[in-house]
Amino acid sequence: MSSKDKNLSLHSEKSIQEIGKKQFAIVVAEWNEEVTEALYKGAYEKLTEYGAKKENIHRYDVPGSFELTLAAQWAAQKPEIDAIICLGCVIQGETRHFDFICDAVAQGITNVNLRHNKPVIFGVLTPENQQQALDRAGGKHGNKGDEAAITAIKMLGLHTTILKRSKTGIGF
Ligand SMILES: Nc1c(NC[C@H](O)[C@H](O)[C@H](O)CO)[nH]c(=O)[nH]c1=O
Ligand SMILES: CC(=O)[C@@H](O)COP(=O)(O)O
Repeated sequence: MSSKDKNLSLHSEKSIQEIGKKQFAIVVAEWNEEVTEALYKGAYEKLTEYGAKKENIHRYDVPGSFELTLAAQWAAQKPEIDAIICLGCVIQGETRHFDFICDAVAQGITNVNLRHNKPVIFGVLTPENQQQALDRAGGKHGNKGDEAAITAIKMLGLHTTILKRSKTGIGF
């Protein structure tokens, strides 16, 4: 299903739990700034809408999406950070550079999730052109930043549920 069939800003309430005490890092790529700033606005507003405190949302800027991974790792190493949201926009150009960046960032962010055992969200648009990016950064297909924030909230809720069940012995 593509974003044109499922609006990025629409979601269920499943796994959403209290996040008033949770701390979030949002790492934002400067490349395609008009798009990534819109993604950040969506993510920030969604986190605060669901109860995150403004003082618990920490923004870090990186030159491009390729650098999202290392900055996410630096943030994940901080014990007080509960979840990291990575926001970027990699627009296809004339060469295969697009493919290498997208693959590196997707794999890199996956690795940080697993290495640090905390949610590190892939909020990176990989469109063919600027219009596709704008459509997914608050346009007709919603906002990838909204989706990334909700995903972080849901994964924190799921982690809490799993930990509770393991303590109570209630089977999965
Ligand atoms: N072309 C895009 C880039 N390129 C820059 C890389 O992300 C990286 O900063 C550079 O290769 C140095 O390591 N980055 C984006 O985020 N979006 C693009 O469209
Ligand atoms: C994703 C990129 O780095 C790309 O936008 C750069 O464009 P090009 O492949 O034409 O050099």
